Amino acid sequence: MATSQHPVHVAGVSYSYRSDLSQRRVLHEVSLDIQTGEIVILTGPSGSGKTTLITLMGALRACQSGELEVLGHQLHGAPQRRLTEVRRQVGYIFQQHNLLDCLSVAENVVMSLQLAEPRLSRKEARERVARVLGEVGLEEHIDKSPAALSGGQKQRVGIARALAARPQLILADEPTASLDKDSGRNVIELIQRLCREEGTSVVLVTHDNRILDAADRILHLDDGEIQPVSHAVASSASRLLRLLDRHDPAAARYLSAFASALTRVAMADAHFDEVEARVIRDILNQQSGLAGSEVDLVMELAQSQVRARFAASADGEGFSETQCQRFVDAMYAVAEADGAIGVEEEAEILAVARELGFSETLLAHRREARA
Ligand SMILES: Nc1ncnc2c1ncn2[C@@H]1O[C@H](COP(=O)(O)OP(=O)(O)OP(=O)(O)O)[C@@H](O)[C@H]1O
Repeated sequence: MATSQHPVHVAGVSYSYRSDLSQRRVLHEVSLDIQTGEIVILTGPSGSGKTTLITLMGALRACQSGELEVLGHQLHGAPQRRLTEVRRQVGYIFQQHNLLDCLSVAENVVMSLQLAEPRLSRKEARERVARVLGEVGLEEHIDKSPAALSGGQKQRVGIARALAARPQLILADEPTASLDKDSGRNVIELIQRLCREEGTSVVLVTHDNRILDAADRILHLDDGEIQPVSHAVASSASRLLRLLDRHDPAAARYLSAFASALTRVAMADAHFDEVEARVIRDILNQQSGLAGSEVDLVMELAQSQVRARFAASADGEGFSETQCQRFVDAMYAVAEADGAIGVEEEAEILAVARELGFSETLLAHRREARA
């Protein structure tokens, strides 16, 4: 029996692909809830299990263990009839559009709408489809064959098809993968706008970092397990910085030095807010000779330094006791890496710890613990 209030409730779900000779577990005890109207982006390296998870949610494969409730239906152990019912209620957007070129754009969408809502009359279906194709900006292409459309337009047909039955849940697998930057952006903004209007929940799998900001929440899957989003961001940022360092070390040095110089000046008056950041960005754009994306990188690097230095005062919360201990212990370990902790090193550790707002008692304890 379904008990969750959420459109999608996943608790302790594992999944293995089995063959006669072997069994391979690709999802490990995954748990998550998707809220009504929420747009969740699922990221993760290739082979981490994203498609497996999303196809489980879409009742396209059978749940083997754990709890999986979708739109009020428990899918673990569900009979075929219930799986079919859930499939009718979910809107799917896939990278391959699977449109039939022998039918017109409108007929492609009508066909899937009638599968989802068999009782709808042909006239009603055509009217609804014309409306939704208008919403995705394809009113002029309704009678064309999909073969005559661009990749972005085909993807719009795919979105119209997924939205026509007004599903409460949309599952999208790499919807922007085959699109150029602008078309990808348009497609994601379209999904975002239409789903906001209808209160539809969306789970969207992507490798496309350019669309991550469309998400209310980002979930990162690594080796079949949900990881904190900081793993995803950190691994992608460090990969990019390493790449820059390898391919253009001079640019990497120049941009890092710029960021460090900026941070020092910005912090000199112990104040760095949004307005100041905007002014600095404008100055960099006008005077630094850096390209727009390089300015973005310098600002990001500088702001992350500033955020770290003002961490304790920024939101009044600071760090947990355990985090403070780990910081201090790590700093001592680094100082000790060359054999002994020098006076300057210890002074720097204390200065950083105080800037970060760590208590004197904690510092004294850590020093004692090391002695
Ligand atoms: N039908 C299948 N039979 C056996 N193994 C499979 C099958 N489908 C996927 N796998 C394996 O399961 C693992 C997870 O695959 P999945 O497609 O879910 O990953 P993904 O994160 O979506 O990858 P990508 O980003 O490359 O699409 C991979 O190692 C894949 O090789």
